[in-house]
Amino acid sequence: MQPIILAQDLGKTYRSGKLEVPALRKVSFEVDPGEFVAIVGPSGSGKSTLFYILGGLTQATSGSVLIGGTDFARLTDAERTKMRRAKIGFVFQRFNLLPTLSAMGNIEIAHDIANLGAEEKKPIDQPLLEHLTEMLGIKGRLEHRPNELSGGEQQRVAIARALISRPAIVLADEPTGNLDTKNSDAVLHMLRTSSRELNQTVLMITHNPEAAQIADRILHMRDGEITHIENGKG
Ligand SMILES: Nc1ncnc2c1ncn2[C@@H]1O[C@H](COP(=O)(O)OP(=O)(O)OP(=O)(O)O)[C@@H](O)[C@H]1O
Repeated sequence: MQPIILAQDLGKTYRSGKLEVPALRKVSFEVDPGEFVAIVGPSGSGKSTLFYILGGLTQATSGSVLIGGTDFARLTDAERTKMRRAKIGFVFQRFNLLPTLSAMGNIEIAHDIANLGAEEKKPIDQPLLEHLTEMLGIKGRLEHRPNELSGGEQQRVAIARALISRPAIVLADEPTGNLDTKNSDAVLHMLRTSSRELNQTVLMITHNPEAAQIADRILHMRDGEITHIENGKG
């Protein structure tokens, strides 16, 4: 099977003036399609930096990463933006829904953005929408605006928004960071299910070692390096 992510010797050094901060050093790993991978490590270990690179939001200083066979670093800025929109779904700790749009409006606009620049705009995959809203338990909430939804519901809308265009990978940065235990368990379960049932590749940063155990594999980072890779219980 061809890996969906192939990272080789990734390095990133931030430079501000004369100061150099090495954030990633020779990070190499592979992720198979449909895998659920958790990334854990102390603050400052390079987790977010790795996500920015995988998401095409910043460039590595050295090494390479292929997402579905494409090297972001070899693209022009415009091509990279197009790739990011089409191939990457983001889920953040702060749900980042647009407050003036309903839940459905948020899902639709994400789909439209993912299609920007595509030669042929694809309509929303209705069976997938049905499946996702059913699985996420938000079917009856689609006309509500974010401020009329609980935190857990907002995060479930954010997951639907990330998954609707079938991105190559979903990058979830502390997706349960703002949720209580019950909602946090539900969100983890849904990410797990989307990997298992929809063959969706998911990478999740978490500070919670128990949450990480739900993944297939856990990448442990420290000082910009992967120190070891553990099998999860997922
Ligand atoms: N824009 C930047 N300019 C300079 N240094 C940066 C920048 N962003 C991150 N760093 C540094 O790079 C290192 C890795 O940071 P990063 O945010 O990737 O860690 P992290 O593991 O995600 O941390 P946290 O868990 O606190 O979010 C840290 O030393 C950080 O201070």
